[in-house]
Amino acid sequence: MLVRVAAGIILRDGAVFIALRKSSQHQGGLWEFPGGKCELSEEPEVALLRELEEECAIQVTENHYFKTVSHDYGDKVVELLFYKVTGFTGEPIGKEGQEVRWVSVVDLPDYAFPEANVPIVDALISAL
Ligand SMILES: Nc1nc2c([nH]c(=O)n2[C@H]2C[C@H](O)[C@@H](COP(=O)(O)OP(=O)(O)OP(=O)(O)O)O2)c(=O)[nH]1
Ligand SMILES: [Mg+2]
Repeated sequence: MLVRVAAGIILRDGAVFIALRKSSQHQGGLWEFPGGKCELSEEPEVALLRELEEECAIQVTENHYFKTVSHDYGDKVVELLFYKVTGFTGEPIGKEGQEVRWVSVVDLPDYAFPEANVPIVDALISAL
């Protein structure tokens, strides 16, 4: 099962907005960059905008494609397309009741992310 996912690295003033995946979800209990699965024949960028509205209540006005990571979790293979979100309206919240936090990019290593996120966190830190 290959799942295509769009995720947003929501940035503001050197901080990034992260969310805690619920324990009932795949990779639950780990922090994530908000996002979700692309629907059938849905462009990833369209999925990104839809998911960030659904999960965080923001309207993305500026985003830049960052990197793609493919990862096999054993039970599931994901292709994650990460976008930097540098402009949005509204104030991000955990619209689905998920715990959320603004963290400095430099502090990202203090948070446990799914394995697929490791190269992304590394790249964000290296760019500081
Ligand atoms: N959103 C997101 N998903 C990630 C990240 N890293 C990572 O391995 N994943 C995996 C976990 C899931 O298998 C998949 C994303 O699925 P999801 O649960 O967010 O999908 P969704 O929002 O459409 O949720 P649902 O409708 O299935 O509940 O990608 C990440 O940083 N953000
Ligand atoms: Mg999601």
